[in-house]
Amino acid sequence: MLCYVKRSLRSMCKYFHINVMCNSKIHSFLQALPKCEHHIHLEGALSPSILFTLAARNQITLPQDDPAFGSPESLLARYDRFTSLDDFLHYYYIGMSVLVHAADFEALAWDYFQNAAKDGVAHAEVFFDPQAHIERGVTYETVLAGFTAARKRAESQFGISSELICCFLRHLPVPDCISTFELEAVQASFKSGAVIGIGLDSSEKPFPPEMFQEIYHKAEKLGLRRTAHAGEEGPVEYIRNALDTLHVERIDHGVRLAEDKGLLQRVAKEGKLLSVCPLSNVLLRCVTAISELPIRKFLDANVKFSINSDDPAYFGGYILDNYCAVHEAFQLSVEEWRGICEAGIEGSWCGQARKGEMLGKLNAVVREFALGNV
Ligand SMILES: Nc1ncnc2[nH]cnc12
Ligand SMILES: [Zn+2]
Repeated sequence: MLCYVKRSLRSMCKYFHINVMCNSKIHSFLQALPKCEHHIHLEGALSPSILFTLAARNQITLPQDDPAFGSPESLLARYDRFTSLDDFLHYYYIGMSVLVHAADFEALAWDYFQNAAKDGVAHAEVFFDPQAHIERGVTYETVLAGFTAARKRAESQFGISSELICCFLRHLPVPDCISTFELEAVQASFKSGAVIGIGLDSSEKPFPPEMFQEIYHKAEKLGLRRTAHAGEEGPVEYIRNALDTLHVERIDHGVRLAEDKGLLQRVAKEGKLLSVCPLSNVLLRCVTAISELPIRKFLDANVKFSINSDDPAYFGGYILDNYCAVHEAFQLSVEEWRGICEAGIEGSWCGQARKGEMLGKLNAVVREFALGNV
């Protein structure tokens, strides 16, 4: 029996080239795996229906000259036709303009965590873009209060552990990034552990990683975790530069790593984790099909990677849809799935005790599957 992954207001199979379906037994197995999500922009979880609700409530006028903003349905239909990362980012930044109050940020994150729970996420390290809110007059404290409330609820209601990663927007001037990093409220969130690390996102080209060395070196001195988007649309050199000049511990996307065999071997040797986002890569035209992604090359070279949703409300799929899409394209074995999940757990920025719990669950799921009980 074939099982099609479906959700309300979006049908997973709307992309004829991403015919996401998988055998129902393997689908249950993938759902049951204790997944760690390392690459999800909370602002990218803003569904068109929540976007329109908040726009009305906060009296935000959406662009009148773009028919895509006529209704949630027309907006969703526009998301099928992204032509590039920048085309997507145009909608992403307009979308988040409806987020004003702490309750809005909480509703957004809560919607994400509800989907994550359905998909079997055990642990999520979630990105947010404070500069995009601060420049609209929304304070960092407001953003953090909303996200923190949702995280606490997700932990108590679903048992999902989570961490926050503050991203800097590479299309903005570097001094702007530095002054945001230095804000008292931002520094306080680092000190208290409310935010555990930093990331680098937005338009990749022509903003190479080395431009942001100062922030990353300050973050390293503070003992913060560090990751950066690299090798999504940008060249493979951006991956090397992020490692060498920003001293990142993870690479977000990194799909172009396979173009440089030496670097591929180095990443494998150093055990650096890539947070890959398959549906995102197809929707943003980085590849034409999931099967083009170097998943098999990563597995063969022992490059560690996790599978993630990136901006689930925009790319038609949450984490389980991405797992299913990878399975459909590569027909991975149970052992390969176990290895991917293990790498995700080991590469997470949570404590050893939590990792131990997740590894225990992982072994139990694999055992139950082998016994035919999943
Ligand atoms: N896929 C992506 N790449 C870069 N910046 C982003 N911000 C949100 N999603 C992004
Ligand atoms: Zn991203």
